[in-house]
Amino acid sequence: MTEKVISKACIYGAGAIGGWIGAGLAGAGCRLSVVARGATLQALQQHGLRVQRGDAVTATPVQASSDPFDLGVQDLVVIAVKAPALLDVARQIGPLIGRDTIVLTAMNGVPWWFLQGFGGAYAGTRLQAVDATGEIAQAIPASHVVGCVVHASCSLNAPGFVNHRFGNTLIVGEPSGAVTARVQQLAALLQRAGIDTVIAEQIQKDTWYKLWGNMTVNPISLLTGATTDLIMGDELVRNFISSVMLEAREIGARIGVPIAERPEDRHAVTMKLGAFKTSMLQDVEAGRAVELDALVTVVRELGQITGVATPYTDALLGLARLRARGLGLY
Ligand SMILES: NC(=O)C1=CN([C@@H]2O[C@H](COP(=O)(O)OP(=O)(O)OC[C@H]3O[C@@H](n4cnc5c(N)ncnc54)[C@H](OP(=O)(O)O)[C@@H]3O)[C@@H](O)[C@H]2O)C=CC1
Ligand SMILES: CC(C)(CO)C(=O)C(=O)O
Repeated sequence: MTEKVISKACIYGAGAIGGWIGAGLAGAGCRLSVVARGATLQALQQHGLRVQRGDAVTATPVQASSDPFDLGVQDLVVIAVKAPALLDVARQIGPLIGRDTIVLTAMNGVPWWFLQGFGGAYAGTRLQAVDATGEIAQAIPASHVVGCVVHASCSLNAPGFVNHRFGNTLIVGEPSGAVTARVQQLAALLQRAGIDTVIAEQIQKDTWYKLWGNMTVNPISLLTGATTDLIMGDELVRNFISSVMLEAREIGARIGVPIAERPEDRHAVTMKLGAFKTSMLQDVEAGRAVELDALVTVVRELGQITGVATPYTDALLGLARLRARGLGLY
């Protein structure tokens, strides 16, 4: 296994997570480039990619462009945009992808490739909620994808200036679950980048488990403006969350991502966050489109595909999308 296999890396979406991963990759010796636009592009060209960890700030010079043609074929492309931006990315990403390019999807929610080569009887099913026309799957074939679950909390001090707050783990894995040479090389690279990296036994399981925790609190925070402590602290809301989670747990069991825990076990993890503003609440406050389809609409769709009734999920989705539409964020 040679290290130079992954030497040219590009971040598509140099926000909080993309910036954090990108700075690590540059530190590990990758030739780093970034597709960015507007204020982020300007900041990257002027100051490099800046990352704050505690009191320490690093600045990494990067090649940044709004046009992927300027950057050319990459060994690794990390997609770290919010889900509603993915279709635009798919339409632009072509010049970065060559025959052997790995595409790492560092995003929350159910990805478009979730059932590609996985899911038993449902394997290969396209999920309309996250790839309505199939354009994303066509532009980024599943054969290039290595999936990823992010366990870290990062925010932006300013465009191109990341604040890495806590958590330092990426779970990565081939959609097929195979431990290939490329996923081992990628994990080794990320480890050298200073990120605790775990190769998943089946990345869809980790994706579903994370979703199980955030598909409820995120839209409820959108509806109520409440932080996680208040959401989990209200017994009636907590019971409602448990009902949604039981639906999702049943769907998971049918597609091959079973969860052994009870909702109460997962609540205990969320409650440890304290008075935390979910990412969706942060998006609302910043006026950014919300990741409702990748977190909730897709669960309703998976319920329909697998024959699981989802009345609680539907109620949550209906209310949340009404609110998000009213705000112009969906
Ligand atoms: N932040 C966190 O702690 C965590 C985030 N996640 C997930 O990671 C993913 C990324 O989140 P996060 O980093 O917080 O998001 P950010 O909003 O901080 O970053 C997204 C970046 O993508 C850029 N972008 C969007 N569309 C394009 C485009 N067409 N061309 C170029 N750049 C584009 C945005 O630029 P612009 O500003 O110009 O729109 C922005 O810089 C999400 O799925 C999120 O849920 C998961 C765990 C933790
Ligand atoms: C709420 C939290 C931290 C975990 O459930 C989350 O995943 C999010 O903010 O998107």
